[in-house]
Amino acid sequence: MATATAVQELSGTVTSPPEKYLLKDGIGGPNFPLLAVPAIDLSLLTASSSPQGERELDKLNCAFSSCGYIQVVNHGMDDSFLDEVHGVTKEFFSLPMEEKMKCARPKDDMDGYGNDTVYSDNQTLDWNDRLYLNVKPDTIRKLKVWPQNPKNFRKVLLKFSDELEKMNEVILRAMAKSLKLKEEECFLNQMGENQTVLSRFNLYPPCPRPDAVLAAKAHGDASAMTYLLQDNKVEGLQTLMKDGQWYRVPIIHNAILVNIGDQLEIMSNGIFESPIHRVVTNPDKERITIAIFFSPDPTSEIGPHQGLVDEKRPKLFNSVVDYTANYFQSFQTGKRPIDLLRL
Ligand SMILES: O=C(O)CCC(=O)C(=O)O
Ligand SMILES: [Fe+2]
Repeated sequence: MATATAVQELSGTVTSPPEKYLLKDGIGGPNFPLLAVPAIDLSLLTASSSPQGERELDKLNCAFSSCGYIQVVNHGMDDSFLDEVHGVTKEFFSLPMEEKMKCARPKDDMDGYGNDTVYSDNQTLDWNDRLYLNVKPDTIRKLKVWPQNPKNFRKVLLKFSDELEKMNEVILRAMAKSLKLKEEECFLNQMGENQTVLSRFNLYPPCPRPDAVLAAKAHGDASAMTYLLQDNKVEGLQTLMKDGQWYRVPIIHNAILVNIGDQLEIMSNGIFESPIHRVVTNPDKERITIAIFFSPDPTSEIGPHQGLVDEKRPKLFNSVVDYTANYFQSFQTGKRPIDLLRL
């Protein structure tokens, strides 16, 4: 296994990306339509016994079962805090390479600063540098990859992930409620005692070949649920819908984009599908995003909730323990691990 050169360095120096970044068939397009992603008011979900709350639940159910995304608005995080989240991320990637390398991902690990692990010679690389940090369990201190700079990095990340953890609880309950399940806590319970919370800070530098290079190749997330703070100015995320067409995912200023991950597709017995998505490159603008992934306790077994299995909808997936364990190797070689669990 090897690692690739920092894309940030390539971006400033090459006029044409190295061969291993180029997709033979290009990315398709160029005219991708915009997807309509419903905006959900978080404050209404917490008051869901009101008629307005009921409507919001229906909207959430409809959005997750049709496209797999919602945009959470009125979430209680103010603009100045979200600017800080963007700010520390930008500051981290702007540090000299030598400083960033103090947080470098160990070769056989995922936590830390770096980019694609190279598993094979014919793997196409993503035009993206990233910093992965496990928020829970807190392995950061042990691995010494926690950035010392910028100084307020840790504080900002912990506050952001706490806010999203609370948001995720509200949304998991709302999802169960919207499905008329008796047990409102059923998805939350499947997350187990010690869910994992993983953060991913993404830098997508400008790329001279947006027609042939992807910033992140097509994938479904391994998480149960993913929360993304998009760049407020530069679009890039695209999603594949059932009509076989790629759609652009719109930006709503400081909304949190939420998508279903593979493990919630399993728990919901396929009612909520984990959307396939990718990130395209931009010829002259840099893009920065921050993703937080929530996954079940790796020691607990997850599977389709009983209340969602009946004669009309038989069980679609086998149960599984530690779904994320083999995800990355499958991802880099273009396979979907969820497909191995289908009955
Ligand atoms: O940065 C984005 O727009 C999406 C990132 C993503 O899909 C991921 O980190 O799994
Ligand atoms: Fe993703």
